[in-house]
Amino acid sequence: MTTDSPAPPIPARSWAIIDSTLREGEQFARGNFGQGDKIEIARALDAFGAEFLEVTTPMVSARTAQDIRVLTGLGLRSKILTHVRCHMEDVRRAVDLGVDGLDLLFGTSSFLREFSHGKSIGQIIDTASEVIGWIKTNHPDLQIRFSAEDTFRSQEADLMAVYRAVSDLGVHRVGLADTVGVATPRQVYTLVREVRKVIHAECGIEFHGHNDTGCAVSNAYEAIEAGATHIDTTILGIGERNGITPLGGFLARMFTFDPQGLIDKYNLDLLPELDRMIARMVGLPIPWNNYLTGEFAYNHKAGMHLKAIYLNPGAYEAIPPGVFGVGRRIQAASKVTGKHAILHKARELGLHYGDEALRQVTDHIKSLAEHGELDDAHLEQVLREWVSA
Ligand SMILES: CC(=O)SCCNC(=O)CCNC(=O)[C@H](O)C(C)(C)COP(=O)(O)OP(=O)(O)OC[C@H]1O[C@@H](n2cnc3c(N)ncnc32)[C@H](O)[C@@H]1OP(=O)(O)O
Ligand SMILES: O=C(O)CCC(=O)C(=O)O
Ligand SMILES: [Mg+2]
Repeated sequence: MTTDSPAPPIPARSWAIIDSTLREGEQFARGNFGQGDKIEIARALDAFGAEFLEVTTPMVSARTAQDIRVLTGLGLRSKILTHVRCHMEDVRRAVDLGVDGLDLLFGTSSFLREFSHGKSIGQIIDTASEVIGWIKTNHPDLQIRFSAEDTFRSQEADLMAVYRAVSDLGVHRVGLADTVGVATPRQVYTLVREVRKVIHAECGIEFHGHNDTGCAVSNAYEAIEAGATHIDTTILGIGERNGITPLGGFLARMFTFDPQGLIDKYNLDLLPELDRMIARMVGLPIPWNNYLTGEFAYNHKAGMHLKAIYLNPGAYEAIPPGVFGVGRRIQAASKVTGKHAILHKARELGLHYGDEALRQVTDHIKSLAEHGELDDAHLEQVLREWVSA
């Protein structure tokens, strides 16, 4: 792509985030949130502007059910959905907790049909009819989503039969879940297009992607390109195994298509706080290379980069860091620096060199930095000594 051929417009209003930090995130190795944590997470995501929060099933425990009640009583703008098996017992337990909707799931792959619940596709459809019919009759205000767990290892004919059936039953959304993170972007694109053909026109499409093969963000993007309306994320991507589409990574991806749309929808500068909050709660650092908020996500070092960055940061940054509340770091005194960076640093100190002196001091700094960068004080000392030498 060149600057002459801009990225295809994907308006931010065409999709919504279902943040599952309070559900998928509880399945992360270190995700053990107490009620206070849950309230803090829910409030922070609400302040950020997440459209939906997915919370764990009340089937986990009486305590979890009580936590859901507390969350739904907070009066947040974010809609609260609870993630439950497509099973009457789970649904009956979930409907009285004040949630806005139920995210139903049923595994459709042969793996899950054989080793998880043991049901045939016909039985899945029959159960879905009973469960969805009951919700629609008894709780017509609740949003209903039906997801075929392990979608991308399921037979396409089975999937189409299930999605068509639940769409005919009037679900608001169907879910495609890359449960083991095996789907490729092209597969996601193709399947979302196929599913669109068998569901009713107002039915949304949700994508849930694990990151086992490193495609969680690209798969979420492809889902949207193909017409998906909802993307599951978690803060820092926490979830089962190595997690799912991270909120920050997904927003970074989508920002490049419709920056103003994202700025209008979300309080993007709260992202660092969200990442720090979850890092604190799970007792792990934010990864150094994390999208947008990693320690080095906006670190610039090589001379060729620095020359251009001083003139226009956009030369080496896809997304302006300030929008997401982070700053950039210029690392000017390393062995890969160049004369433009040194000139800039010298000017900041009010020092001036001719061309020859600039070349010499630059080479001197590069050689001093052969085994590690100079810190600011050392750089200043060298620059001052050189000018008076
Ligand atoms: C890919 C995902 O992330 S899916 C979401 C995963 N989330 C969870 O598991 C939520 C937390 N889970 C729990 O607290 C427990 O597993 C519970 C309360 C849901 C169930 O606990 P238990 O009854 O002790 O069963 P256990 O967890 O050992 O086994 C899973 C059960 O779910 C059943 N099951 C799996 N999928 C479905 C489904 N879509 N509909 C109905 N039952 C299902 C299995 O058949 C099995 O029940 P069985 O022993 O009667 O065969
Ligand atoms: O309900 C869904 O769509 C997703 C469930 C899940 O976490 C998964 O399949 O990985
Ligand atoms: Mg998952």
